[in-house]
Amino acid sequence: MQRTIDWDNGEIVIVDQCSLPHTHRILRLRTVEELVAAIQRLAVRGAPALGAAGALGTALAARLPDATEESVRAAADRLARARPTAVNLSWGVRQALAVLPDGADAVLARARNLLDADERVNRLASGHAAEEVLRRCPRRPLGLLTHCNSGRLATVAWGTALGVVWHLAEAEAVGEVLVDETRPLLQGARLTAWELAEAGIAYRVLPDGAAATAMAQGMVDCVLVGADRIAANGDVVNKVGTYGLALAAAAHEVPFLVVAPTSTVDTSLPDGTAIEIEQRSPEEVTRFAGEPVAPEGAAAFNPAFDLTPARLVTAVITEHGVRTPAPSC
Ligand SMILES: CSC[C@@H](O)[C@@H](O)C(=O)COP(=O)(O)O
Repeated sequence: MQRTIDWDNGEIVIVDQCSLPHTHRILRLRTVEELVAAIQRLAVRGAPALGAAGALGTALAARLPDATEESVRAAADRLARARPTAVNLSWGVRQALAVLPDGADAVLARARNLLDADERVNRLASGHAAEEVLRRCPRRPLGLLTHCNSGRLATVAWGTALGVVWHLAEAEAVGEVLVDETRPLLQGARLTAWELAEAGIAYRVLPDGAAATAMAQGMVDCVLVGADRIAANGDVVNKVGTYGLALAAAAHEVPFLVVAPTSTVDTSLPDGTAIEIEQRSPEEVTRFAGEPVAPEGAAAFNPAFDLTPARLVTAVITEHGVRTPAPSC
C-alpha cells in the first residue's frame, strides 16, 4: 500500500491532498519551511499523518550539515506550532526530539519507526472498532456515515474511522457509506469519496446538513469519525460538524464511535475545554473554489474543529480496545 507520507533519499514525500481527487500528485519536501507550508495549506493533513510529518520534519532539521541542538529545537518548535489542534503533530516532534542527543541518524530511525507503527496501530484500532460495529448494529448490510477524511490519506497508511470500513467491507457487511461533504474544505467529498471509489465500496456524498435527515430516515446504523485530540475524560475534538453529528446521533439512538490511536489522546487535559481550536481564513467560507459566494467584505466564523462532549460519544476505540464512554489512557 502506498504511504501518504514517507521518507525517500533525504526528502519527505507526500501525496498532495490539495490536488485530489482530480490529480494524484506527489510532492517532495526538502526543508522544514516547505513542510510547514504544506501542513498549513492541508497538502498533508489528518492527525496521524501530522504526527508522522512532525517526526520526519524534525529528522530533516537534524540532518542539515550545520545543524546544532539549538537549530533543531527551533525548527521543531516551528513545526509543532504549524497547526494547533491535532496533538499528534507535537507528539511526533517530541518523539523524534527525545533521541536528538544520540544524533541525526537516531532521530531519523525514530521517525521511521513511528511511521511503521502508525499503520500497525491504526489497523488494530479500526479492527476493534469493526467488531464493535458488528456487535452493536444487527442490520445487514450496514449503512455507515462518516465525516471529514479519516482514511489512509489522514494517516501514514490504512486509516482510523475509514479503516473500520475497510475491515467491514472485507467481512462483506457494508451496504453503503454516507460521506459528509465536510464544508468548507470538502475533505469528505474530495478525499473520502476518492478512497471509497478506489476501494470499490458503495458510497454517496451528502451535504453536512443532510446527515440528521439520513438518520431520521433510518439510513444510518452507525457514525464513525476520527479525532484530532481526545481529553482524558473522553471529550473529542474533531473536524467542525462532528458535534452536530453527535447530537443528531444521540437523538436518533445511532451509535457514535470515535476511532483513534492513543497518540491522539492528550492525558494532560482533564477535559476538552482547553483544547485550542484552529480558526482558519474567512475566505474558505465566503468563497467556493476560489469564487466569491458571499457579499464583498462578508465576515465569517470558520473554526476548523469542534468539541464533542464525552456524554455524546458511545465509545472511543484505540489500539488498546473499546472504552465506553471515555478513555483515561
Ligand atoms: C484520522 S483523521 C482524524 C482527524 O484528523 C480528521 O477527522 C480531521 O478532522 C482532519 O482535519 P484536517 O483539517 O483535514 O486536518
